[in-house]
Amino acid sequence: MWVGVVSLFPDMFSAVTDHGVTGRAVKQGLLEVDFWNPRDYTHDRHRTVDDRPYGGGPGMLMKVEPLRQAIRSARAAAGGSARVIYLSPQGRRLDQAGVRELATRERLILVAGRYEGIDERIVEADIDEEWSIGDYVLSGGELAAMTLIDAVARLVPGVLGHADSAEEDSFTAGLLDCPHYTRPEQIEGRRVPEVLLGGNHEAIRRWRLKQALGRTWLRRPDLLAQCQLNSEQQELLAEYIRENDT
Ligand SMILES: NC(=O)c1ccc(NC2CCCC2)nc1
Repeated sequence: MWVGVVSLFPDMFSAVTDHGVTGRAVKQGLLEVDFWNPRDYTHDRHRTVDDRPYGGGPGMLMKVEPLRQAIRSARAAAGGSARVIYLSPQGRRLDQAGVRELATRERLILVAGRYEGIDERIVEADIDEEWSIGDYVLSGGELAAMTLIDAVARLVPGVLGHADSAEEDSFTAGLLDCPHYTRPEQIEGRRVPEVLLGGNHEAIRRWRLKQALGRTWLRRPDLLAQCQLNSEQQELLAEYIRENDT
């Protein structure tokens, strides 16, 4: 997967390009991230990238021309087949379904805003889709862009070797994760559930599924309402509720 990033702070992205699963994906050529900095498209002595808002008010906006040129250069490099995404609280709320949709695209260009944002006419003329990682305001779009890159990259075939973590399977898609345990067997009197210490893989699968269903029921009934539970899942959830309905 190829991602073009338009940002005034490209160095921030080392968090995804130089570390962990995504860093290895870059090394393996499964993920490529290229950068376009609007500051490189300025022509004044101070390399100005911000501008004052019409109508007054606090703060600045990103200056139009450098941003437009950076986006257009990124589009040209993508060969015209990329979706240009702007990250902002005004965008479509990102969830795993949205991540799956975005992961089907070969090429994405992510535009990270700074200051108070960008001129609306750029949103209209140069942005294809606006996305939000949540209902909160950040100082820049970079962290939102990196969040999106990480979530989408994990769905690129080969990025999540089984060694990393069990890839999302149909059993638990749409549910919260089950509890996880590792050594030691006991921490201050708290023990690992016995089923996980045995070798009965079917019992372990059922236990994990039951815990995922139960935790979703307890913490995120809204997610559960969207799940079509099969008969096994309905049975396990009923069992969990019987055992946990305080
Ligand atoms: N929730 C989000 O995805 C999000 C994205 C960008 C942002 N801030 C940027 C947007 C314009 C200037 C700073 N804040 C929040």
